[in-house]
Amino acid sequence: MTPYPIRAIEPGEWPAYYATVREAFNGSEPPEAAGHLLPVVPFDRTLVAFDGEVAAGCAMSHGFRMTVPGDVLAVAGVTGVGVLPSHRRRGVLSSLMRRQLADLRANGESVAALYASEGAIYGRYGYGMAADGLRVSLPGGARFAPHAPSDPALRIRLVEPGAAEAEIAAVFDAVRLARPGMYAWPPELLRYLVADHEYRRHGAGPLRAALAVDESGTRGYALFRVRSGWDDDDRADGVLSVLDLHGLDPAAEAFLWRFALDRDLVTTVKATVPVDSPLRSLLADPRDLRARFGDDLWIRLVDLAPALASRAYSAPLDVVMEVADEVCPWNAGRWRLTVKEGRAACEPSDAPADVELPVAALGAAYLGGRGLVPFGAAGLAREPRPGTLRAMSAAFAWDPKPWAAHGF
Ligand SMILES: CC(=O)SCCNC(=O)CCNC(=O)[C@H](O)C(C)(C)COP(=O)(O)OP(=O)(O)OC[C@H]1O[C@@H](n2cnc3c(N)ncnc32)[C@H](O)[C@@H]1OP(=O)(O)O
Repeated sequence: MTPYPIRAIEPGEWPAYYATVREAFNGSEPPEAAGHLLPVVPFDRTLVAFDGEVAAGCAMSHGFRMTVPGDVLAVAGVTGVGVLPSHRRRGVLSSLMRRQLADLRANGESVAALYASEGAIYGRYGYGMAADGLRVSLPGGARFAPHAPSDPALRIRLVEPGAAEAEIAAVFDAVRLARPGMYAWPPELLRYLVADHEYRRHGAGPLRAALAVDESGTRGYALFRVRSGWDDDDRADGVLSVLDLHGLDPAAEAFLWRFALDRDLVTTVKATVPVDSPLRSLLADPRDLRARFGDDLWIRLVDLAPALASRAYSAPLDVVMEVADEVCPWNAGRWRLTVKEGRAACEPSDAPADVELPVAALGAAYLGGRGLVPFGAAGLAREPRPGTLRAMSAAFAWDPKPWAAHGF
């Protein structure tokens, strides 16, 4: 463990925090970028390991309201993690993670979530890969199937993203409640997103916003960038990247995808969508959609019993689990999870275990997007009572599939 003392920072120490994370990420943001982030920093939830005056390593978490199957829960959104290259591989991150998990538990937060910079980092701390994002690429102009919904009342209104905060927030707030993994955007986070600072464009054009409207008001929005380009034969070769696209109803969502696909001088449309996105069903030729999996949202059950009792399940269940958890020993041991008449309970148990599994497997299954059977097939979970993993998979499964829509 690191010998460095760990504490929260005061607002005046934010430049030191930011400088450490910028260095860790090999960032090239200008100095004023630290100030842009200031309004979104939850100072009482920051943790910095100080080597003397030097911020050797940092982590923080937002206090989010996140949709979980059947409910909305207080979830810690872990972010801003970095260790100075001069202090790496001395256990600084491990100390920060252990301290953060203990703090969250003391604060009554039973679930933590994060987007990982690298897939190999967080499994060791009990996080499980809970929500996939599909990185999709489509040819510009890709046609829709004849049955795709259309509504002649809809039209597109192009707006400055910063001028559409209210409309964007209203649509996002309505759709987030339906899908596990989506979390309420604090207004300052949305403001930071739409501020569209030059250094966040990474070579693409400015952030653009399109609203799908009819006389009733706004029924959806798309936030996107276009990287214009031309190939060696002077043909347009632009790439349109969708950052966010949500419709309040299927016709509005289809209308916004149609708008993105029909942009002139664009040959490729890119987006990250949930695995059950309607986009594939909308296409006349589903092979137009090329996709690869991304490990978007990692979930950690900080306090296993209240976390498991706080979500809804798709089938009745009565299992005794032997849970392994070295990082949060209060979770380790035998628990009986029951789901009866739609009510879940999780209590300590002395009965023989039906299943033995690591806490990360429960995190991976928590949002309903990943079954537990593959953990058995991989030899990472055992079932002394055969069939338990299958029964758990059926109970944990949820539709729609989890997705956070936006990293944090
Ligand atoms: C939610 C987020 O914010 S994600 C952002 C994470 N930050 C970054 O990617 C920025 C660049 N990287 C860094 O700042 C650092 O390398 C960190 C934060 C990833 C790791 O910090 P360190 O203090 O070096 O990690 P620490 O020494 O505690 O390592 C603990 C263990 O994790 C392993 N580990 C650390 N980083 C990595 C990695 N990137 N890939 C694989 N394993 C890793 C170590 O080898 C060690 O393993 P061991 O216990 O078997 O010996």
